[in-house]
Amino acid sequence: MGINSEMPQISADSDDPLTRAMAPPPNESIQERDARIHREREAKRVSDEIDEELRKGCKKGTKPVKILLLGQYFISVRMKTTTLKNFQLMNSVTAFHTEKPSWRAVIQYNVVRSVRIIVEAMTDAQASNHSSESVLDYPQLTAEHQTLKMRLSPLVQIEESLIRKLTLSGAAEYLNDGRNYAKEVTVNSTLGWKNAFSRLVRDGRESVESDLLIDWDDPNDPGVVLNACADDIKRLWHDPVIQRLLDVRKLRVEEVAGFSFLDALDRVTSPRYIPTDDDILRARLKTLGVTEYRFTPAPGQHSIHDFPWRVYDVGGQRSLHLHTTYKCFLAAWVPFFDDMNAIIFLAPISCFDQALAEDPSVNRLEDSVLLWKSIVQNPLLKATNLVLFLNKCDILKAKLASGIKLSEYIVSYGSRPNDFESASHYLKKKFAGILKEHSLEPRPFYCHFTSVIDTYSTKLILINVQDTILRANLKKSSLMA
Ligand SMILES: Nc1nc2c(ncn2[C@@H]2O[C@H](COP(=O)(O)OP(=O)(O)OP(=O)(O)O)[C@@H](O)[C@H]2O)c(=O)[nH]1
Ligand SMILES: [Mg+2]
Repeated sequence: MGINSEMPQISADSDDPLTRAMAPPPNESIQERDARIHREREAKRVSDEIDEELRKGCKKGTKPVKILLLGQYFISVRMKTTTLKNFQLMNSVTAFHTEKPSWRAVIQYNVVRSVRIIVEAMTDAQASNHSSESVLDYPQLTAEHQTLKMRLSPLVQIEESLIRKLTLSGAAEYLNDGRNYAKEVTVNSTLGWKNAFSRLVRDGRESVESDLLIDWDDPNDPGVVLNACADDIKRLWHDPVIQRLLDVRKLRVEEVAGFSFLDALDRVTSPRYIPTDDDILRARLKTLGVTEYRFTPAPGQHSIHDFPWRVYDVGGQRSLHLHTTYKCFLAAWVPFFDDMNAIIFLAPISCFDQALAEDPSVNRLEDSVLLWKSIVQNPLLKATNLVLFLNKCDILKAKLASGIKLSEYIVSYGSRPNDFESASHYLKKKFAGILKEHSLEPRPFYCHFTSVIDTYSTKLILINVQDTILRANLKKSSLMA
């Protein structure tokens, strides 16, 4: 199997850990040496056979390799669609780029929704400033804040018009679970919501410059109002009193995905803004139902090509109630997915200090561990390869660096150092232990530390995952017998 040209190359230097790991053990006896050489030859033979099979590529009737993306299903923990986008970016870059106008609209929606959330928090703070019974310690807002709030009111209409467009074809719905700030559009992933935002995609053209797909002269384009309000949004977002208010309300970037765009307002509200790949990965649009993505990697794209793949993203469940245990949930879903070659299980390890918004008594990380255990011990999935992504490492690093202590939330962490290396190692061992203890059949533990919003590192990991799954699959189909 060839090494991808973008992979960092490891030098053959004796200080290099890989070279050291590959070196024969010191004081090896002749019998040990012969046994080692035999093992190495056998491993190479199997590897060459797999390579040969891969070279032959997709023969007629080759069964597709199927991957299911799985993660928690409550509103507050997410990552699946972002992982799917990484697969698309890696394998169908042209089609991915023709969707830019749709993602531009989603990012605009993320920005106006974020402003609405801040404005609603301001309204609550003002009410509490005038009440003696307030539970939260809100900061005092001034007349200037009131003026800013009024100046931003046109954004309410922009949010409504974006929601109308998204929901027009019945491809989306507006969910409200009772908490006002959680109001969020949800698209049905099987329907074409993307068509509502592009002039030419509907004509069936496959590869068109994103610039041509956007109607820059449309006076109703949300970009016009956003550009006019940009300075006021910036003043609001950078105001220390407002930041304190968001702290009091525990509204953080993790809770409101659109907040990350408020740090890039100059760019995302500029008159001819076109999203970058990173913007698209950060764009948040809740999905319901199952999205299937089919691809066959082209030669030269990366080392594995010509095999048909299917990746499935199962969106959040509207009807899932908190008392629904993962056992019941899996009992309903697993029969649809028992023919998957692999499950990529996404666990957000940055969530150790957060509770589920839907049930403040449940720790988010603990919830993820419980779902992992249910998957691991499910008899219908006992032969499925499980690939664990310990995700949101970027947020975990930032949290630990800011002094938030893992041991305060996970008591068993004890007095270990509060740094990323120790924390990630500890959590990996926890998940590995569950696999070992609860798997009905012995299975290899495939695990990666990820930040799926980082396109470059995620691409390298997905290449590795595709390679691992394909090899495991070929081995299983007794190709090597
Ligand atoms: N900082 C950071 N943000 C992430 C990471 N992974 C996902 N996100 C963000 O989390 C938000 C939600 O992710 P999605 O992939 O839409 O979640 P989902 O699992 O599809 O959620 P549902 O559709 O509700 O089932 C997006 O705005 C992502 O950009 C990560 O590793 N780091
Ligand atoms: Mg989704």
